Amino acid sequence: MSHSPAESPAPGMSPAPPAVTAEGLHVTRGHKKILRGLDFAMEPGRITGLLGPSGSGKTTLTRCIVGVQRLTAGSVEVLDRPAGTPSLRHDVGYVTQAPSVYTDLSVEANVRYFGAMHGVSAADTAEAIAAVGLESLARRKTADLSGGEFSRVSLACALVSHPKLLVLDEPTVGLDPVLRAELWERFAAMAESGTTLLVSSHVMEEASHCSSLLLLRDGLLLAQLSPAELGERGHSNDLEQAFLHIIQETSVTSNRRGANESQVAS
Ligand SMILES: Nc1ncnc2c1ncn2[C@@H]1O[C@H](COP(=O)(O)OP(=O)(O)OP(=O)(O)O)[C@@H](O)[C@H]1O
Repeated sequence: MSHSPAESPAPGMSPAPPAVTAEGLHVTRGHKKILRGLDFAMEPGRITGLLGPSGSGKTTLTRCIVGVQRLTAGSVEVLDRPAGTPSLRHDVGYVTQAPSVYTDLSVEANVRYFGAMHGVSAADTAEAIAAVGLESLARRKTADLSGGEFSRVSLACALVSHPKLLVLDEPTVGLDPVLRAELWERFAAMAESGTTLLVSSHVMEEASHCSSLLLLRDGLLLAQLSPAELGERGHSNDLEQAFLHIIQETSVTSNRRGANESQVAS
């Protein structure tokens, strides 16, 4: 099944509404301010990369989008409804960092089980297993799979319901370069057929596969830009270097602002 792909609107037509919109999003857990006033919109039918160092708030933001995180302030709209609205359950797929599948069941039984919650057919189950390249292992118990195979079962369980929005938290961690490349090809094909994807990663080289990037640091959104814009703004074709440059640039700006504020205060 495919959704309508995101295309440029015909002349006179208004552009498609964003798949996800966050406004003034704050999240505090315990005494820690984890997300600090995020504003952004995600274009439908595109891959948005969520990039930032460990601890920057990526998982917390993905949790807000799938509707399992209490917001301290602000709002998150997903497919025109507040995040977490029950009717979004069939439209949003979420793959967490730790694969959540039943280890005593086969690959096929796991995917069939998750598919049954959405009323999908046996053909959909087979298609999702094929999409992650596990056809030859469909009858194997997931406990007997390698780490990379195991995490692909989790992905198949999310794909089986053909979600309109797929949120993937660090899906390529622990995968070898060949598998990683295959997965990015799969994500691109899904976006081409209209699925909106949010893929979090702390590997900057993966940024080049995305249409748009959300750069997060210490719970702040440093920028939302394309990979080409990141290279330009960060003065490097190496996206990791470019990101580091933007981090340094924003640290200098906020230090200057802090110094000016303390001068005014004194
Ligand atoms: N329940 C909690 N109480 C207090 N702090 C928390 C809680 N959960 C997460 N944090 C902190 O919030 C920050 C952001 O965590 P989060 O898991 O969102 O980051 P991340 O960017 O996904 O990190 P990683 O790449 O390492 O998975 C971290 O400093 C983390 O220690």
